[in-house]
Amino acid sequence: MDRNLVLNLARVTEAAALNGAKWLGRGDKNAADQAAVDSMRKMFDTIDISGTVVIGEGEIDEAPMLYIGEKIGQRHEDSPKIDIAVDPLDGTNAVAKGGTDAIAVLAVAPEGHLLNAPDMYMNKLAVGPKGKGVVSIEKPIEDNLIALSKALNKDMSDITVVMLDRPRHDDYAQRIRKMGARIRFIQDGDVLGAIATCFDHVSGDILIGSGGAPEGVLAAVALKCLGGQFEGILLPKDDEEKARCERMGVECDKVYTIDDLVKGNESAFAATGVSHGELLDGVNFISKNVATTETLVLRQETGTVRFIKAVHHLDKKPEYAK
Ligand SMILES: O=P(O)(O)OC[C@H]1O[C@](O)(COP(=O)(O)O)[C@@H](O)[C@@H]1O
Repeated sequence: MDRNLVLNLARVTEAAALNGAKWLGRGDKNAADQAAVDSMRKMFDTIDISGTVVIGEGEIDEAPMLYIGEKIGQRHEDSPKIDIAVDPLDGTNAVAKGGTDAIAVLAVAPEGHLLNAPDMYMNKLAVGPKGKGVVSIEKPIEDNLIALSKALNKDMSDITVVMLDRPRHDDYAQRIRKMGARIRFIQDGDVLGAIATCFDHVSGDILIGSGGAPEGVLAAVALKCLGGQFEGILLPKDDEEKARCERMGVECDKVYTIDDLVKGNESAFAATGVSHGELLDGVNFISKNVATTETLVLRQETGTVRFIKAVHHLDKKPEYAK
């Protein structure tokens, strides 16, 4: 994966964040999503790649842009062939309601290296590098918490589980409380929730629970770049979703390890904060034509972790970046 291409990814998520953020708290999640999608799509076409969207806004008949299978980028004869996973706005509800931790996010890998995850729920487990190898999605949460507290050298009462705040996680919540561990409930955005396990200054030692499978692949790329562990099991809710798994060539009961979700060692990841979060600042509109962003860029091959703070002069942006 070309190192300059990886830096260019920041431009794509920045553009999506800048435009998505205009909709903060305005109660219109579709408009927020659309703004982020349009900007991401336009910016991709300025980049020298022969890209295929493998995780995107839906099937071709559901989404006019960034649909699964869409070919994007400049697509010269010698442009690198890469697979792209996007979520132009992870946290559409959060943006609409003026909430925190929404991001514009994408991941890339050489052609054929990202799992084509269908849009359904996935049961997930993520831990950072220090907890890698001691937990398993197949083990009871109690065993995982004991193993993690040993590996991290933390008292159980200091272990923090990150989980989407959903009624379907009530059983987990009860069991975690019984063990004496803490829970950080997130309203949305389990890509950031998984990434939190890799940064000491953000609260969260393990992410568990179910969320979107596409977001699972995005999180897996980030965790692979950061040296963490991620596992996922697809959760089709009915026969229709089971049939979709079959059509897409993915298995329902299989534990997908990080290496199944992201093959090889050449993936990369970028996320720009849309609304304020613990890890990334949101877009801050400073004055009529000036806004700031913060972007996390990860490159698996070197393990480099970049936080890019940018000041944007919106009146000087070329057409493709507006
Ligand atoms: O809200 P649900 O149905 O529990 O789904 C959880 C999923 O939704 C999100 O919170 C937000 O996703 P979108 O904003 O892209 O729709 C994901 O991060 C998460 O994986």
